[in-house]
Amino acid sequence: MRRYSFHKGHGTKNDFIILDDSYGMHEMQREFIQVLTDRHSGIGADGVIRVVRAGSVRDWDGDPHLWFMDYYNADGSVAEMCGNGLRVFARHLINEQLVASGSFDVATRAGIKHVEISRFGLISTDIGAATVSDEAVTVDLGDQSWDATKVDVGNPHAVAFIADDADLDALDLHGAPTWQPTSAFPEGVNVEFIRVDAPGRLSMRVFERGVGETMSCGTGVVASVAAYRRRSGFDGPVEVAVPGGELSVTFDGDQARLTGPAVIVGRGEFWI
Ligand SMILES: N[C@@H](CCC[C@H](N)C(=O)O)C(=O)O
Repeated sequence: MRRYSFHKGHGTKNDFIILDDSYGMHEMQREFIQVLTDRHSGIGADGVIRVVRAGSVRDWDGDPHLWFMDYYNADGSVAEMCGNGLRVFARHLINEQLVASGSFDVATRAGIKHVEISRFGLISTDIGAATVSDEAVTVDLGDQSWDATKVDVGNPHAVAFIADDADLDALDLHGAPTWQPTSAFPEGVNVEFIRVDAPGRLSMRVFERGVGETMSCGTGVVASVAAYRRRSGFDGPVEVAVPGGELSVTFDGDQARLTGPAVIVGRGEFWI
């Protein structure tokens, strides 16, 4: 039996198990992550974040002293980026005094992201470029179908806009949406359903790759705002309501910044 200590945190109720592993000693096997994230027999979470020095990560050839956000979905798959996870990761580094100030860089599989403590204790993170594709894709859920916008935020997204007067809560996201053409997302995709409530105000639900429906998805929010800007021409800060709270997104050119809460709720030990 092995003992592990962990922290648990969330960003707009997208929740994560955090494992400290400065020197990269933990083996992050798929089954290990599935056991941890199981909401009935484990701790339960949408994902696991390993806190490791970048120099201990295979294939990282940048600054070895940066902290690396090593992110895994609940099913054990690796994801390139996680917007909510990045804020929670940053909150953990600050709480544990692993960084010297409230403004620092974090290494991720999608590159280096700058993080800052923002107003009212919120955390603001550079997400980088949100690349909107012109490729025609559709998303299907049950007997409904929508044209969707393909957006790359380091990880893949398909954003479907539902009618302005449609009931977002009525969508049944127990089952996974599908997409056409399947070749559009060979590695799978996160699917966002968006309703435009007012200029600069969106509501979103999401079905995450490797997880299922979650209460929030930071990169999904950024992808949705990028798709909204493309379709409406709106050019200002956008507030997005998700089931777990509120997030805001600003753009400087094609560079997105995501701001929202991040909370560490506890810590403990588990045995495997
Ligand atoms: N919840 C995250 C995204 C996590 C990764 C995603 N499921 C994927 O596989 O790309 C966020 O806040 O961005």
